[in-house]
Amino acid sequence: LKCVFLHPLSTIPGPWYASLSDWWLAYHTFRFEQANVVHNLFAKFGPIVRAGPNKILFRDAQAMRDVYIIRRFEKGPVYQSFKLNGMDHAFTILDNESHAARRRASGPHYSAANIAHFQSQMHKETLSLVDKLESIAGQMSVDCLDLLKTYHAQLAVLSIFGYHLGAVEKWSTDTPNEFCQAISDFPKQGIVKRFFPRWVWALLCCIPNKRWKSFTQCSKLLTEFAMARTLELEQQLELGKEFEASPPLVYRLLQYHQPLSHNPLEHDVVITDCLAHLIAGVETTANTLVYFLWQLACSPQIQRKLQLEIDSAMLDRSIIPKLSILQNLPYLNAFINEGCIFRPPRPRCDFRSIGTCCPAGSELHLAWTRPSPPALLSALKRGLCTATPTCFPPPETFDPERWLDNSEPAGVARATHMMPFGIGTRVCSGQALAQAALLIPLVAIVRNFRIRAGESTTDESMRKKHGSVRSVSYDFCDVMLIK
Ligand code: HEM
Repeated sequence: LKCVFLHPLSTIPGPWYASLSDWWLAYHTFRFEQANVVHNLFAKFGPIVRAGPNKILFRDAQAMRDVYIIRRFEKGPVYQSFKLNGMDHAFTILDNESHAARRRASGPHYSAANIAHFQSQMHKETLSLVDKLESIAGQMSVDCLDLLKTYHAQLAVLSIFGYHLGAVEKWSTDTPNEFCQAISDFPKQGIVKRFFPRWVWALLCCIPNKRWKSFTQCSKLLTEFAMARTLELEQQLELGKEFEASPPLVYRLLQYHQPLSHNPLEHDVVITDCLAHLIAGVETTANTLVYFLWQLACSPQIQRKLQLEIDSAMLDRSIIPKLSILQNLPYLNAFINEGCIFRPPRPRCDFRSIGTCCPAGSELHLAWTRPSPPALLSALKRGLCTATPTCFPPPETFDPERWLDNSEPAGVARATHMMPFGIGTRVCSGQALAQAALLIPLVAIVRNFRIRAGESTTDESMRKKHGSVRSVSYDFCDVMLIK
């Protein structure tokens, strides 16, 4: 009764059962449907909802800026569940000061200048992908989800470890790829493992099933790979190796923490950071690009318009224009913006802890009673456009054209809703790499092929899932590419 009626947050609307326990939201998170369920709550209760005894969710672009940029509340404890091998990395560190120190080491790797250096390698990988696709174009449909996870894993491993996985090659010969599977499994394994005492988990690991074995072994596989690469690059650092273009992330981190011999613990820090970037960077980017391709397959008119723009910027179909050119193609960027707002690649709640400090309330329009209890606040990116239909008329139609009009006030207001990579100091560190890894393959595919939906892919199979682990994730997406 106290939780429902007498709690200081009880004036905030929401389902009564949510005020009793966090299990309700945890249950939906576990079923990969957190964002959808919360989206429905907004429809029922309005833009601010109490979704747990101390959890407040809101959907308002202005309030998001307030919470994530201006007040810079620290991350909520739920982030600790994403630790890797029990160790913190930039994503899981809660307090802002330690986070800033940790992020300083990897920051330069993702600067625009460094990504510009890395783009020639991305072009090479992408053109080799196009070659593979050409050999099957028009003959069979392709599960572009499987393909792009493989392609983005290859790019990420190249950028982080300077190592060529040969994963797309394997994909083209239908060879199973344990490494790419392990990238998908690692964060899920971390979550499943937490539900069991150690000895139970050790027993579960003995279950003689091939798929289960590879699931339980994924952290070992990735950690051993990261350790081997770290030691190799450490030797190269000692020999003073110079990199022609952009050194891999692991090399930069080793340089940053030098001399490592004084602090062997730093090895673990370097390995954990590299693994965190690998896991953060692959599925998010692949799923986003899959959605773009699906959207093009479903909208021939949009595809045609995009193709015309790309054809005129990429006269030779095997020479991908520089990022600086792609970033200025109006329709291409309008399409990407619309894709990111219509189906945010990472729609889940990003909880921030307000501790015992009490926000002024007016900006968030919270019915707040002082003194406030410690509470967790989160915005939801899913459905932001439905919350502000004046900026996105009509919000339920996928319409890149609206981004071509930047005039005040709607154009400017629209831009403030664009936050697929988060906002504030905890914004995605790999944002510049992710943007390049979306633009380059998208342009190369659209320039070289016409995209049609495969027979087995339907709206239902592309039904949005909210990854309780990281991002939106689809089951598969078959498309037919035609030369
Ligand atoms: C389309 C692709 C991507 C999307 C939509 C995305 C989205 C996000 C978002 C929204 C956050 C903030 C999460 C929060 O506040 O809880 C984040 C954090 C992060 N992302 Fe990404 N990301 C993408 C790709 C990448 C790539 C390619 C990398 C690196 C290779 C990366 C590395 C990270 C890291 C390390 C963090 C933690 C940052 C910190 O707290 O300092 N992401 N990402």
